[in-house]
Amino acid sequence: MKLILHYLKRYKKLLILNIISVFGFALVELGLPTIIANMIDNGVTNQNVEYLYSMWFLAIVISIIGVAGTIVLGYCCAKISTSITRDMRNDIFSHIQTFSPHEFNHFGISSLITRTNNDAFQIQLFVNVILRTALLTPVMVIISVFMTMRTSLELSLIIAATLPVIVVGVIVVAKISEPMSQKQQLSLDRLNRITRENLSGLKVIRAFNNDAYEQARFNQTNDEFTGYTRKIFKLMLLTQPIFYFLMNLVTLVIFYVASHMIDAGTLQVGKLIAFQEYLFHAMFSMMLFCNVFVMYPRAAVSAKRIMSVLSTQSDIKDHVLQTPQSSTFQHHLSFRNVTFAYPDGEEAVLKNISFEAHEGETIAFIGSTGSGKSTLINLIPRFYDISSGEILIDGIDIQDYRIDDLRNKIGFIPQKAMLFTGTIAENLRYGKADATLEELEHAAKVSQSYDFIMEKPKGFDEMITESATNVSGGQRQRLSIARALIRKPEIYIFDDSFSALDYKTDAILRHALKEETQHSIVFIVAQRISTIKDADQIIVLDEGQIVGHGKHKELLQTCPIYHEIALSQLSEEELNYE
Ligand SMILES: Nc1ncnc2c1ncn2[C@@H]1O[C@H](COP(=O)(O)OP(=O)(O)OP(=O)(O)O)[C@@H](O)[C@H]1O
Repeated sequence: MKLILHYLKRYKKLLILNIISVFGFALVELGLPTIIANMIDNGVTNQNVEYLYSMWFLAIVISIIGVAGTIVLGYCCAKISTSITRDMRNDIFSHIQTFSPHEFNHFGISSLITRTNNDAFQIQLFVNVILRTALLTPVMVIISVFMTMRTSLELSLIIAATLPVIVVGVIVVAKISEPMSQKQQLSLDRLNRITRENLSGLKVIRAFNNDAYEQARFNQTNDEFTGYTRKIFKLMLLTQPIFYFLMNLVTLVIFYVASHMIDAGTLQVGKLIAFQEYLFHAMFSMMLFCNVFVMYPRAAVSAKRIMSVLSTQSDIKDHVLQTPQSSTFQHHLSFRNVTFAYPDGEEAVLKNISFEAHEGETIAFIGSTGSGKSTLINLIPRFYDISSGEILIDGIDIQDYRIDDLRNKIGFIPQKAMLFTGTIAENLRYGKADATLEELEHAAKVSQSYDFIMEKPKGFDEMITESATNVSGGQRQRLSIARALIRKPEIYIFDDSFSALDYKTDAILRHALKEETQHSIVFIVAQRISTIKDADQIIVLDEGQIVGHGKHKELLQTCPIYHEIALSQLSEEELNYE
């Protein structure tokens, strides 16, 4: 409720209109029976035509107010409930943008998608119901009960006796449905995760002939989800007929007592008709109100899931409002005794890493898989914060930079080239929104993408499909390099970004890059010796520690691990020649 109230506050004017229209609606629903009762008891019985006409006119006016009230009520409910869900989705989405990989791992991507879409939708349904009924029904119940008491105190006692039964019923239903809703949303998370994995891993599934296994996995989770949903539906469907049955029972008792009262002359027929109408409204409103309580646990579960996303603060925070001015003229980056352990891991993945990188230099990292290369370069844009030590850029600790300023300095080319759905030009402009066509062409030429872009029927306006399936792995890498080049960053980070390129393209590209990056610092993570052998500094990592640091020729002599890697890729002659 706290979450819903927080968003409802933004639509105060519409809420006031909503409340006014609720009263308009109540006026009609409860005013008409009184008018009809008066028409029967005073107009028809006494054959007073003038009285009948005036009541008839009043009934029309009230009906028109009712129609207007109903339309306005519907409009307000729809507008408020859809608007607050839109706001909620926007807030969740922008809050997720601040998350570090640690928070993403904590929630899981599929669950974050479910929370943004499905949970927010549950809240929308609930808000719609409360705006329609939570305000209206108490008003209707109170007024109808008052009117029934005014019409006949004896008959209203029968209603009073059934109220506790209804209240207990509502509490029981709410208690049963809350854990069910929790399980339902969790199984929806699982269903989304399996669907996502299936669709993105389609080729692997087919190659391993595991369609049947995946189908079974999906069916099982789907059945589980359907099971929980069915249980909730059953519970809701069961409550309605029971309630109607109760209402009919009460009506029968009332008619039985009323017939005796009419016989005895203590009740008029018109009053009985009005009483019956009030009773219907009181009971029906009660039922609608119960619906709010039945829906509440489900919405509460969704609200909790959304709140837990919104209240999670990223590990990576801005520590300053403004980035201090650097006093150095040349770009410079240094690691000083950096040690790092992943938030969920106990052991340090990087230990005592120190090195200096200067403007115009290329620093390459090599080492066996899992030695910590990607982890190391992920620390520079602060995807993770270090456990101890310091990372300085231009003499300032990266923690003292505003995160935006820090990341604006960096052109990051990830291990898995990621392109977005849109044209090639749009993808390249992701690096710099206002890049001119000349800038796009230049970056494409340097990254060796220009020729294949020009071969596409629409050139830079060619659409990249979802998951970039219409470009090859190597082309994807080159486009993601072009995207970084457009930014002209101070620091380039290539995380194994040349692996999908053939040796010739790799060599030409690195040569073209040399010119382009002469005023930047370039970090390259690579598996191939040929990619890094010209680097100004090569850092060899093993189990998170630096075990070799120098140039290619030096390392061949001084670092056995480097020598071993080189030997596995180059022949003895090539090594000697190098
Ligand atoms: N998000 C994570 N949480 C916990 N441990 C992680 C995480 N990512 C990587 N690791 C662990 O950190 C160590 C270093 O991984 P990293 O990806 O940096 O290695 P790498 O040298 O880049 O390997 P590769 O060459 O295979 O890409 C590995 O033991 C890995 O299992």
